[in-house]
Amino acid sequence: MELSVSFFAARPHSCVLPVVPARPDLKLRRRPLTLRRRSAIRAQVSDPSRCRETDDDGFVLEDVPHLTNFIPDLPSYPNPLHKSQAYAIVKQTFVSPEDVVAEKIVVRKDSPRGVHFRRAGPREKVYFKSEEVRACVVTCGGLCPGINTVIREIVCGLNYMYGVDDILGIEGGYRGFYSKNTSQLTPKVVNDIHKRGGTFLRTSRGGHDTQKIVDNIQDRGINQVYIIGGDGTQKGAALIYQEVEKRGLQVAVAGIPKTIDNDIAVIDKSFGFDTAVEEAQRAINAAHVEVESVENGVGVVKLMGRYSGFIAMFATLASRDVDCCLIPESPFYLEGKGGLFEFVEQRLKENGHVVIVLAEGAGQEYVAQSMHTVDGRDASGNRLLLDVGLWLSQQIKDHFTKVQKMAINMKYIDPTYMIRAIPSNASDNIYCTLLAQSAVHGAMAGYTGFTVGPVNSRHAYIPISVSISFPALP
Ligand SMILES: Nc1ncnc2c1ncn2[C@@H]1O[C@H](COP(=O)(O)OP(=O)(O)O)[C@@H](O)[C@H]1O
Ligand SMILES: O=P(O)(O)OC[C@H]1O[C@](O)(COP(=O)(O)O)[C@@H](O)[C@@H]1O
Ligand SMILES: [Mg+2]
Repeated sequence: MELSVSFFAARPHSCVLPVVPARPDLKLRRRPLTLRRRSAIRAQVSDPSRCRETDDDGFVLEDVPHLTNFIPDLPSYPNPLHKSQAYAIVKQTFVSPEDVVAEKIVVRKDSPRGVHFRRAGPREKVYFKSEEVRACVVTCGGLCPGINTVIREIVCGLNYMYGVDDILGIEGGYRGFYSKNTSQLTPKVVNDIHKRGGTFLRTSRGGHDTQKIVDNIQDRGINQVYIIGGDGTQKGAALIYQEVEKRGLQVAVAGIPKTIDNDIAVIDKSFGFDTAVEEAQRAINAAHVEVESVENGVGVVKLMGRYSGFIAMFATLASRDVDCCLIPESPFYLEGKGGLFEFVEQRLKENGHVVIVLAEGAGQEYVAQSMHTVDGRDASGNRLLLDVGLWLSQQIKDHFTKVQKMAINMKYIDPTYMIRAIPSNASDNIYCTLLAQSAVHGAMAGYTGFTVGPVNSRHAYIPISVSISFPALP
């Protein structure tokens, strides 16, 4: 998902601080193209999970690794979907190996054709016999609506489409590989889990130990690993894939990107994001109702987004009740001309109330300064954020009572965990199902070291290393 707005007004007549959450990472990967057509090269970029082919018309294929890259004699088999009744009526069941998805759909007539990814979906040939598959599913990192749907559909997809019945649930994130027992997942066990929030398999931060995890994969005879998680999880998945390749194991590693923050590169958006934006409306609406019912009402709503303001900005755009949106990508200041205090005062004079939405990662430097706190980290190494919502509410209150001598009615709402903990809505359920099925088709077809996701609305296989190329986090 790319935001191209450089300045936006949340509702008519309101001045909103600039918003420039560009994703510059996408631009860096194109190189000058001098190769002749038909002399496509397979280039290994910095890490082995990344192979690109380049043609002289500027066609670039960001390919995903295949098990046959390091196990050349691996036998293949006809896809069992050949015999599936459900697919019998479909004109074209299988995706052609030539099908690719363009990263950019808006291009100039004479510009190079640009970066492409393999189209996701079932292939004619598979590289696993169904009865020999032993798959596992793990969920890591923070919660997000839809995780249970993805788990359910991996299990049901493997079972119903490919006849796989040996699927293990890894409990409690990466550390579950080596410190917990596994559970057996069947369509019956996961039948109803999509109706619940959270993760049926439980999750954790920290605890990624590549050697121990791959030892465990090997010891348990697992040959397909489905890893549901955010940017940190996918970095861990890339290391697992590399180790599997180093050991020459026939193990397909598939990542399914999960993050409510939407900070995964290339894909249109992450699952659960729509649900989160929808749920955020309820908090914004409550703030609006509260502040318009009192004199000089100031509503502050804090939404999730560690380093990206996607939820805050989309909830703002959808709501139309928000006067100002603050996000980490765009610095703001409080005092003086053009500052937030001046803007709040102006809106109170004009309209009698004001609603501010802010992403939790915004203004962290100010909060740290005023609280004199040390930099804390969670078990995964993510910076622990300070409560910018509480801090901002206090700053506004102090400014108006002490400096402006003006009484205001402050209503601060922090719905963050409530938003993250709900089940996914209808459109996210469909999206999660497609992601899970794409991952299953990819792993059965022998692809590995890949993540799945929609690129310009078409599901594609993306090298894990590319999906984690979102700008480095502080
Ligand atoms: N750079 C990394 N290399 C290997 N594993 C990582 C890395 N960053 C995070 N992880 C692991 O991924 C898991 C989830 O990471 P975290 O950042 O908490 O959540 P998310 O994946 O949602 O971003 C944790 O178990 C953590 O140890
Ligand atoms: O669950 P925790 O450890 O309190 O972490 C909260 C953080 O998790 C998130 O919801 C999502 O982060 P991840 O996707 O990286 O797991 C952030 O928006 C938020 O800052
Ligand atoms: Mg993360």
